[in-house]
Amino acid sequence: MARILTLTLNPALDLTLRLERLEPGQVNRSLAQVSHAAGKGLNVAQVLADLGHRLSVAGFLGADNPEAFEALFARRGFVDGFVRVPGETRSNIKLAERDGRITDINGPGPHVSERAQVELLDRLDQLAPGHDVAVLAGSLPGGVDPAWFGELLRRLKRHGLKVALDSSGEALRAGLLVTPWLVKPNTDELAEICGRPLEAGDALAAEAAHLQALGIDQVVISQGARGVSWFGPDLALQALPPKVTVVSTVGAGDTLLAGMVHGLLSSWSATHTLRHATAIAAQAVTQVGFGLGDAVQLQQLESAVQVQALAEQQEVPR
Ligand SMILES: Nc1ncnc2c1ncn2[C@@H]1O[C@H](COP(=O)(O)OP(=O)(O)O)[C@@H](O)[C@H]1O
Ligand SMILES: O=P(O)(O)OC[C@H]1O[C@](O)(COP(=O)(O)O)[C@@H](O)[C@@H]1O
Repeated sequence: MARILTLTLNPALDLTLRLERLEPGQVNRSLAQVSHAAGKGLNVAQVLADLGHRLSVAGFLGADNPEAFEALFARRGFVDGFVRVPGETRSNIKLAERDGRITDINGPGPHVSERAQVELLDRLDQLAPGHDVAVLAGSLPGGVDPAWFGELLRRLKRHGLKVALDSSGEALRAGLLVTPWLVKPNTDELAEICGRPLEAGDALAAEAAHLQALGIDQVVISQGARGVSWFGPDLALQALPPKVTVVSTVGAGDTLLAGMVHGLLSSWSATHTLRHATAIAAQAVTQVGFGLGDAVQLQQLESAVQVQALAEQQEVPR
């Protein structure tokens, strides 16, 4: 069991509405709705807690609607390092149609003052020592500069934590410059950073080689139903998940990230790590929300994941 700190600078209340079919511009009636205290770092924390780790969670939380988050922290026994900021934590709307299509409408989040940012850094100086890994995941709220985000990663590294990063756009770009231990972009996020499409396998491998040349040990590239490419020191593997009935893909990336961190911290073999992480991510898409579900189903999914070696990585000219 490891001690893990996750940072969610821009958490969200995820409101998932299940619909037969979305008709834009019409009155739509939902079949069911469910609301979760969420955000990428908090989702990762919940899966890591399911996998047996001890969690601390931090970031910025709106002072006007903290109840669902505080209830989650109490229920899961998370150490709460969140700085409260004026305003409301955002709500992110997830429209889940019967055929598995998901439409996300993610809000901007409250504005975070410089003072609150200083407070979080001070708090992390107290909280971070003693943790093995920091997972930084999700977007930046208003007022938070990507350069500040880079400084945050640097500080966590200075405290001796391995840093795992899952973000997008400028925050991802700033984080990559600080060379985290592990990074988990999806193909679109990586393509945006490198400014070219990454459809072909050799383009992915070349981009991963570039990131590894910067000093990033573990590059995990998620590709939705097409699975995962994992480039580690001396390994390049591809996992293909089994076909599953998609209920909601929200949280699949967070679950995959948690699974990879868990396997690596547990010193499992590479194949076991990737197979298990891919299976729990596939299980996540079969439910609204996520988290480790039925053990028999998980075992079947794990047996059905196909893992194979990827062809030699290629150098990318820069
Ligand atoms: N339809 C699906 N069937 C099975 N597994 C899936 C499906 N969609 C996503 N996954 C799993 O979840 C992982 C993360 O999903 P992805 O959509 O790539 O991430 P993100 O949510 O970060 O964009 C994938 O790499 C895959 O292992
Ligand atoms: O911070 P962002 O990029 O807006 O993402 C937040 C959203 O991502 C999620 O964590 C889901 O992420 P994944 O589907 O990538 O696992 C939602 O719970 C949340 O609403």
